[in-house]
Amino acid sequence: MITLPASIRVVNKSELIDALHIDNQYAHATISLWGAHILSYAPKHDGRERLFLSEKVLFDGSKSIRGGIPVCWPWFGSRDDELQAHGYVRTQPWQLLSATDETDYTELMLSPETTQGAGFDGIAELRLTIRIGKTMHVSLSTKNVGEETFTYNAALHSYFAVDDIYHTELKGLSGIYSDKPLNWAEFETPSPYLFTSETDRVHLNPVEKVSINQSNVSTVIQSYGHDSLVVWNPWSEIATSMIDMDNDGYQKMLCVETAVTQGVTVNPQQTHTLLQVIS
Ligand SMILES: O=P(O)(O)OC[C@H]1O[C@@H](O)[C@H](O)[C@@H](O)[C@@H]1O
Repeated sequence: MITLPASIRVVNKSELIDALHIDNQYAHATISLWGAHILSYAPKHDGRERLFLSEKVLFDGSKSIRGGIPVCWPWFGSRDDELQAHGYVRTQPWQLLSATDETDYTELMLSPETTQGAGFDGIAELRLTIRIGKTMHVSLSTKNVGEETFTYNAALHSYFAVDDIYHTELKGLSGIYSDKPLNWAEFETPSPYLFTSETDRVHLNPVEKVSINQSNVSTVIQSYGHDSLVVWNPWSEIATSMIDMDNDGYQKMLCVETAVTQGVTVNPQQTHTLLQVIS
């Protein structure tokens, strides 16, 4: 591994693969090299953990980590029975390419073992750049290093921690969403946006700023390079059926995902970047 700066130490979150713990002037964060998966982020100015991690999370490599920020690429959602949902880079070891302490943040850059896989013909270079500071920047860039144009989908599938989903409001979304549980029927975004049952929606109006508001605190999510925002909570019945989620876990999380679901076309030598900023 490359030489690590003073703020980073290697920790063993599991026997499978190492994780990196960042402790700098501004924040604590933990990133697993399995999927370049951010497990935790808490800025020091308020000490509040922004991300949810399931109490029954599996670190055995049998599946993607439940919670944190899964990196979905080169497709979003299910393709067919043969191909795993949300693509294949979230279940791969990633390599740390660089890590530096800068004035306002610690920056890490990671790349997956391979970008090639069944279901995607493009020749791509994929980089996840993470800046841990007073805010967290998570940037996924896809460069076409082949000779043919390709189209891909992706998401930064962030699980945000909430105290109580029954007292949580999502602000900032508007326009039409497409509802997965109702066979992708389209509806107008509710206002106020509250949670009382399974929620699995692709919002097609790609606003830049939304916030998760609870009684006294709010988590702000800014998105760039996306065409949709996906809002997901499995609710009770689905949570109970998941092997890596405790039955009440759904009460403590809300996924707000900066996503490309409609396909972005990348020409040779071009780069497309998906960015989520959390504060
Ligand atoms: O269990 P997975 O593969 O991590 O997916 C979790 C959820 O991810 C969301 O993005 C999808 O909209 C849901 O339909 C899906 O259930």
